Amino acid sequence: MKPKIYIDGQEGTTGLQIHDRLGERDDIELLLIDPALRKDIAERKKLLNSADIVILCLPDDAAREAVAMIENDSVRVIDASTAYRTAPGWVYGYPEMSKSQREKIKTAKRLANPGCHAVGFISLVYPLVSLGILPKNYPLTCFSLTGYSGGGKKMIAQYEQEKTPDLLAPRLYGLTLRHKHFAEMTEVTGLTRAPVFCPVVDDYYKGMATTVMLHDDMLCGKQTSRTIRDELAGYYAGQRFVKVAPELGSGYLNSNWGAGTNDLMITVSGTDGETLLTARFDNLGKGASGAAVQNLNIMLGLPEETGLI
Ligand SMILES: NC(=O)C1=CN([C@@H]2O[C@H](COP(=O)(O)OP(=O)(O)OC[C@H]3O[C@@H](n4cnc5c(N)ncnc54)[C@H](OP(=O)(O)O)[C@@H]3O)[C@@H](O)[C@H]2O)C=CC1
Ligand SMILES: CC(=O)N[C@@H](CCC(=O)OP(=O)(O)O)C(=O)O
Repeated sequence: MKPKIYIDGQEGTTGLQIHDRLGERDDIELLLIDPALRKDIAERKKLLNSADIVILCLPDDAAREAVAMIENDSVRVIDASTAYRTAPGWVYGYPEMSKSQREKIKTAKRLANPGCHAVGFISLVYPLVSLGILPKNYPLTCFSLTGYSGGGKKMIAQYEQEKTPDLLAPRLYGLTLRHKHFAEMTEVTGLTRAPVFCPVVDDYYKGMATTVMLHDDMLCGKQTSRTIRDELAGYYAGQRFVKVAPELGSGYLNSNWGAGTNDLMITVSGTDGETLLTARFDNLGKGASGAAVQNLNIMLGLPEETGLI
């Protein structure tokens, strides 16, 4: 029998993209809600309890409400929201992080799909901490560029319909320095000193570039941009979706690299004594829907690239 999958929030930006990625597949059965009833509690509850795996693509409160509606103990959950990313009992859905993380994802009953900025940050910082190169108390700073689709339907409408002059240039936000990804960025990497993080949204649809800058003499061992590049390349060797550029960065790094794919590209740049690390990927791909489909595949025991480009 084919596994039954239900997407709650199918009409949203993330939900639609997951639906597009799953809609053509004949190895799963998609349970579809009557569009007129998509916010009807009884109908949602019925579907949430009839699926093998439900994928929640909802605002945080609605995601919590959906989880509370699940009474069938065999239902497994992938949540795309921020609600459960650091919650006990939930597995963080970034398989490339470590071998043991991929194993945990295989059997997860409750899986939190990572936040988009957080994926970029964790892909750079987690390996360096785990390899003993980056001290856990390093005073990290990070900035992250994103297309406006990261803000969901509301922000897409703002950028595509309002077109006011302030929307035509990059905008810094999260100025309290407690962006909603701050908790997972700190906790998942095991940092003892929290990063200073500032996201920037700009007038293009999708794509991210998340950057961390390092002083090499504050790292463990004798490090240069080249040794850091080589260590990261070794860490991610053999991964289908996470890659490290073979050469040090030069020229320009465009933040819409890889748009439309589930790929994430790390570029290491630098000069004597200083290193710049940048992760580029699609906020709707590896930053949301692509990652959810990859996690779904792993949970179902399928090749993780099934249905993904
Ligand atoms: N966009 C992105 O790049 C990323 C988004 N996420 C997360 O994924 C989740 C979804 O985000 P996104 O797709 O961007 O958001 P959208 O606003 O585009 O979509 C959310 C959808 O949920 C629907 N919805 C809201 N409340 C309910 C409810 N009570 N019952 C049923 N449906 C409901 C909305 O309905 P309506 O259409 O009527 O508004 C909308 O269709 C969020 O938690 C977001 O933070 C995670 C990573 C990246
Ligand atoms: C441009 C923009 O507003 N982007 C969103 C990030 C989208 C996202 O990743 O949201 P989740 O935490 O729910 O996964 C933001 O920074 O809040």
